[in-house]
Amino acid sequence: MSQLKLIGAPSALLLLEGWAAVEGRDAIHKTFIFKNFNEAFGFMTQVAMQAEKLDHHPEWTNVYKRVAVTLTTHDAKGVTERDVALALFMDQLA
Ligand SMILES: C[C@H](O)[C@H](O)[C@H]1CNC2=NC(N)=NC(=O)C2=N1
Repeated sequence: MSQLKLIGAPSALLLLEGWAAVEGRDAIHKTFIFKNFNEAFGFMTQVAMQAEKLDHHPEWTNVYKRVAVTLTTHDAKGVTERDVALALFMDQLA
């Protein structure tokens, strides 16, 4: 897949709302809070299917209605347009 050019968290954040840089590594982070576990898990299920399609996967944790997401591109050792694409997909869905 293309989009492997390293753009870095600061540039990515200019294109996104509600995301923040992760300290100590080139990655971006956002916590999504839903109405309940069912909505949180539904979100994760749809993102998981898109992640497979894009072959680009989030680092995330879920506790009840909260989904904490970190995005970075392991193959590029930092934030690329793939992370922006997945972040925008998540924002559109949430
Ligand atoms: C072999 C496979 O295409 C790679 O390991 C993909 C899978 N998913 C991935 N996800 C993320 N976040 N970064 C990657 O570099 C990555 N690489």
